[in-house]
Amino acid sequence: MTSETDLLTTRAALDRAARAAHLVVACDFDGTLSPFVSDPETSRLAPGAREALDALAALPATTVLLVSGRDRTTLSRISEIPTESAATGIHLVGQHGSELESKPAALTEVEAALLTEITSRLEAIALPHEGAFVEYKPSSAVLHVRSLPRAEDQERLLSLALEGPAVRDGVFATEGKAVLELAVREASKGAALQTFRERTGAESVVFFGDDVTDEKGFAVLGSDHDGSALDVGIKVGDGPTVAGYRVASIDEVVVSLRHLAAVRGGSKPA
Ligand SMILES: O=P(O)(O)OC[C@H]1O[C@H](O[C@H]2O[C@H](CO)[C@@H](O)[C@H](O)[C@H]2O)[C@H](O)[C@@H](O)[C@@H]1O
Repeated sequence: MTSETDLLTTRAALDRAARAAHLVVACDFDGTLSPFVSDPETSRLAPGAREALDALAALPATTVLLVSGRDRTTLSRISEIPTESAATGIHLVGQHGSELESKPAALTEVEAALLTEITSRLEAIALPHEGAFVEYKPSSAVLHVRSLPRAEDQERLLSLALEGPAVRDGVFATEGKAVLELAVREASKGAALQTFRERTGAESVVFFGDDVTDEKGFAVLGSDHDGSALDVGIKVGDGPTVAGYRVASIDEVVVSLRHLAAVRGGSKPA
C-alpha cells in the first residue's frame, strides 16, 4: 500500500510537470490502466481511464501515449483506441517500445527461425498444464501461467523457461507478472520515451508503469538520467523501482491523470 503522503508527493510533482511548455504523458497498459485478467484478449481500460486520456490529449502542447508490451494492433483492439493518433491525439507504442507508428522492419531469417524455435519450446512447457498457454507477438512469444491454481506450479513453469529457451543466444527475456516473454529483438520503453521527448521538445515526461519492463522507462527520467528536472516517474503498486513516485492502484492512476489534466487545463482539480 502507498500512503497518503506518497499520493500528496506525487500530486505535487504532477503540479510542477503541468507547467511544462510541452508535456509528454505516457502510460503503460496492463496493470497500469487495465486490471489483470486471465485471458489477455479480454483486457479493457479501467473505468474513467479513456476520459482522462482524452482530456489530456485535448490540451495544447500535450502529447499522450500508451507504451505497452502488447503489439500495436492488439493494443488498439483491446484499448479501443485507433492506431492512427490523428483521430484521438493518443499515440500507441507497442512491443515494449520497439513498435512506434511505423511498422518495425520484418524479422530476418535468423530471427524468424529463432522465434519459431523458442515458441515451440514454450508451447512444450505450457502444453501439459491446463491454464498455461503461449501468447504470440510479431517478435516474441509469451508464456502465461496466471491461471495455474498453485503458485509453485507457476514458478516451476517460469523457471523451466528461464533456464531453457531464455538462455539461448539472441533471446531477450523479460519477466513480467505471471508471464515470461522471450523476444528476438531487444526493446526499451526508455528509448521510446526519449524518441517522443526529442520529437516534441518536451520539457517534462510523466510516465506511469507497474511492471519490470517499465523500469527501463523510469530509468531515462529525471535530470540525473538525461531527462529533465520536471520529469515524473510513477510506479503503480508495490515492489522495487527506480521511479521517484508511487501510487497504489489503477484507480489512483486515473485520478492522477484527471488531476494532471485539470491543473494543466487551468481548471480547479476535483
Ligand atoms: O507493458 P504492458 O502493457 O504492461 O504489457 C505487459 C504484458 O501484459 C500482458 O500480460 C499481463 O496482463 C494479462 C492480462 O491482464 C495477464 O493475464 C498477465 O498475467 C499479465 O502479465 C500481455 O499479455 C503481455 O503480452 C504483455 O507483455
